[in-house]
Amino acid sequence: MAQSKEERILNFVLQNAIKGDPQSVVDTIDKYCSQKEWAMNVGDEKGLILDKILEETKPSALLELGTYCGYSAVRIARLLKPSACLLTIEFNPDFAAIAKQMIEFAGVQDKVKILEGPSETIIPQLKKKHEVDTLDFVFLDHWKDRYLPDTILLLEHGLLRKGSVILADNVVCPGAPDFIKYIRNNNSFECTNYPSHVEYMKVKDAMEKAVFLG
Ligand SMILES: O=c1[nH]cnc2c(O)c(F)c(-c3ccc(F)cc3)cc12
Ligand SMILES: [Mg+2]
Repeated sequence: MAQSKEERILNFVLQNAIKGDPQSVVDTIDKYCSQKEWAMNVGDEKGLILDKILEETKPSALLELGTYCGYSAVRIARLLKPSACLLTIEFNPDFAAIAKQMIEFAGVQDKVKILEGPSETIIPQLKKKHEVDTLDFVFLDHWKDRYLPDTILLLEHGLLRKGSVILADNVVCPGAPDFIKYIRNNNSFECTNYPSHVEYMKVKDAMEKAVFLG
């Protein structure tokens, strides 16, 4: 069977990164995806914005929507305090399998739990099945037409508290116009836009931070 792009990315990491060193895994994926094959990792430029917001927020309970190969899960986990936990939801089983190996190679498996399936099914299960109280930080990086419905699900299931931070990737390209319209017009959220570029490209993109005010 021909190898998938995601398998090629994983193998490049297994052969070129340092086992147990999350920074080297992040750098190696960025090297491969900027020089050999583009892939939809948040990347190094937007990754630095993510890092800064994480360092300001210091979250303990985190949720990521859209694991893909595990780049942002490793990038996020490398900055978390020992007791913190990142739940990451991935719909595609092939991607989830790649991400599991990526996360284990990076040595951050104790801080990351991959939940395989549709976000609309898993979000309502977070409190009872996955022992979540409320989320300190949510990273939206999955299908753009799920950003708004999943944000509403998080609210409906009492998963956000005063000060919870939602950070959304790709609000310019590919774009999430319904999410942006909703969140910027909702007085319960304080929004900030972070202009950037599509990973590994010169195309304009941005991230949006929305702090829930309770
Ligand atoms: O589907 C996506 N899920 C998550 N993140 C993405 C991303 O960061 C992208 F740049 C893009 C993207 C794809 C093709 C383009 F031409 C531009 C951006 C897509 C996704
Ligand atoms: Mg993205």
